[in-house]
Amino acid sequence: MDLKPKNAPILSDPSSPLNKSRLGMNSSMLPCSQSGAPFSSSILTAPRKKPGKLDDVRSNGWLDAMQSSSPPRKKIVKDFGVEVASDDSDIVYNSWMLKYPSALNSFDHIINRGKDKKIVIFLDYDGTLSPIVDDPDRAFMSDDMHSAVKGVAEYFPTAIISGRSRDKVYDLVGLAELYYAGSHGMDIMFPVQDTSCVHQKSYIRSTDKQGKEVNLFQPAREFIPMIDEVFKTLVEVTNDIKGAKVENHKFCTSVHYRNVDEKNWLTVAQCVHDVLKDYPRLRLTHGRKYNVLNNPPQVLEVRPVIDWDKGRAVEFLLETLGLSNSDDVLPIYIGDDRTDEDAFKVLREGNRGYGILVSSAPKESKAFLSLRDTTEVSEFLKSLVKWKEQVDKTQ
Ligand SMILES: O=P(O)(O)OC[C@H]1O[C@H](O[C@H]2O[C@H](CO)[C@@H](O)[C@H](O)[C@H]2O)[C@H](O)[C@@H](O)[C@@H]1O
Repeated sequence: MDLKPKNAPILSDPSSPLNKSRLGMNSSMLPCSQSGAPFSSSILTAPRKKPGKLDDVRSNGWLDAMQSSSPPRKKIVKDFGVEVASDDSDIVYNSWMLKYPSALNSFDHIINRGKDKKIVIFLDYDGTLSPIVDDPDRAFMSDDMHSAVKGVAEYFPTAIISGRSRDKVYDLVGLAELYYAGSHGMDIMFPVQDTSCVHQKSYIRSTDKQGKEVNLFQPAREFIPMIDEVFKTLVEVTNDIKGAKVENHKFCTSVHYRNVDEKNWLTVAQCVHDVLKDYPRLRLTHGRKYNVLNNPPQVLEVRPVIDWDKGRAVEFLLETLGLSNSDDVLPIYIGDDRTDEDAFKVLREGNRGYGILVSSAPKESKAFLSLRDTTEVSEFLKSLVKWKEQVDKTQ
């Protein structure tokens, strides 16, 4: 596996004058007001440029993407290739499930395939373990989900792979026995003793919150100063837009617009667009596209241009934990997000295990199976535990 970030920027010493100037305040650090007009800020020292034309954002399709990621509630279901009134959504959902059968209904099939193999569980966080809520800081798991995840981790190697920072997702989950990969897999932590010798040279030795020795794998490490700078700029330029929220995930950053009035979405897009113009080594991805019937979350994600995603993180963890032999191992990945599609793709293309999409609305996916919501996720995890307990008892 090529672990070197492709097109990585040269930012080895952020304190060097060269990098200081690269990282220094730049023309994009213009705050955007809700009318789209810049306003002054005393900490800005560099000359400011006028904001880019709103047409830039329109012609780039950004606004379209933001709108398509947030279609009005109870209107139409488009993603399945048909347009129907939401009253008919059950019929559409049920026919969609012919293509993506329920993982609960397929449970016997799954365990039949898994009975002679080592099952490995990969879980996304937001929308999979915790329901989507307006405030990202209040996306908690239910007690029921907490015990389901704890239970599953007792029997199967279990990893959380989230777009959030690793520390944040660890704080939300609070289970030391899991593996954690934050920032869409760009920040992976695993205990030293679990580590096979593959990729050994690329690890960084560290300690976890309990003081235990761990290895870290961070393929986008050199982007930390750049992300930090972009995060600060984005906070500044969106400061005046009511409802906008920027999160720093260390190796990537998110701009939330779910609480922004729709008439100001263009301003959000313009702000992010203007900032990113100065960072060719960063790219923008849109968060969830679907879930048209249940008030979708809305987020823009800024991340390094490197060949690394949740799919690569799954491959990495399987290899590192010595679980990459597809004849002996059955990986199960549960996620709800566009970014989880990279992991579904890896499993599908490698003909390994099951990708399970969490969605209460039809959408195209590389997953094989589906679960409707976090309640069904918890039910599925508990069924795995129950099955494993029975297997162990009879042995
Ligand atoms: O990979 P994930 O664990 O699914 O993380 C992806 C993003 O999740 C969070 O945002 C989403 O959930 C929030 C809480 O429910 C919601 O308010 C927001 O609208 C959703 O987009 C997180 O805040 C993002 O930073 C992650 O990138």
